[in-house]
Amino acid sequence: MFSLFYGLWKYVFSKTEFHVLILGIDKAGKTTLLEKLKSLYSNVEGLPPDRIVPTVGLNIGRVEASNTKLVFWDLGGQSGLRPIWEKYFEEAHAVIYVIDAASPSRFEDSKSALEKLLRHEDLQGAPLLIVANKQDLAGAVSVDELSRYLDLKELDERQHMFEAVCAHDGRGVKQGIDWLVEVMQRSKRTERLRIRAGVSGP
Ligand SMILES: Nc1nc2c(ncn2[C@@H]2O[C@H](COP(=O)(O)OP(=O)(O)OP(=O)(O)O)[C@@H](O)[C@H]2O)c(=O)[nH]1
Ligand SMILES: [Mg+2]
Repeated sequence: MFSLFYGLWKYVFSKTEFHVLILGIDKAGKTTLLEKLKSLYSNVEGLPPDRIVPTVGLNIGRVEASNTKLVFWDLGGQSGLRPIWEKYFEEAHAVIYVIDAASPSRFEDSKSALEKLLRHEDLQGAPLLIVANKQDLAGAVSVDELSRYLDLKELDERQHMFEAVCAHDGRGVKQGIDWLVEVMQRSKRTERLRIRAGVSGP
C-alpha cells in the first residue's frame, strides 16, 4: 500500500514544475548561483563568473533535481529594478534570497528588501531559503551571525532555512536545494498553485 501511494506521490511531482525566484540586492551573487545550479543539475554548463554581467531583465534556468522539475527566475537586484520583483510573486512556489555574507555594509539594505518581500501578500506561505553567499571570502559571516543580524519576526511564521554557500565553487548549494524541494513538495502554497492551475493529480 505504502509503495502505491509513494509511486503516486512521485508521479504527481514528476509532472509539477516548481517556480523558484532568486532574489536579493545587487551583487549578492544571484546570477552566479543560477549558473552554478545549471552546471550542477543539468547537462548545460553554466557561464563562468567572469562572463556574468549585472542583470537588467530576467534570467531563466531549467533543471531537474530529485526527480523534480525546477524553473529558476533570477531578477536584477539594483534598487531601481526591485519594483519588478513583485510581478513574479504570485506564480512562485518558493524564494531563494541571496545575501553577500562578506559585505556587512550592505546588510541593512538586504534586510529591508527581504522584509518587504516577507510582508507581501502574494508571497504568503512561500518557503524561503536564505543563502549566506561568498563563504570563500575571509570576511564572510556565518549563518548564525547572519540570522542574528536579520532578526526578522516575520521569519517565525514561515518555513525557512539559512544555508552557507559559495556560488563560485558550489559548496552548500545541493544541501539548500534538497531542503527546498522537500518543503515545496509538502507546502500548502504548492497545493494552492496546483489547484489554481487546474492540475488535480494524475
Ligand atoms: N568570492 C565570491 N564572489 C562571488 C560569489 N558569488 C558571486 N560572486 C561575485 O559577486 C559579483 C556579483 O555577482 P552576480 O552573480 O552578478 O550578482 P547578482 O546578485 O546577480 O547581481 P545583480 O544582477 O546586479 O542583481 C561578481 O563579481 C561575482 O563573481 C562567491 O561565492 N564568492
Ligand atoms: Mg544578476
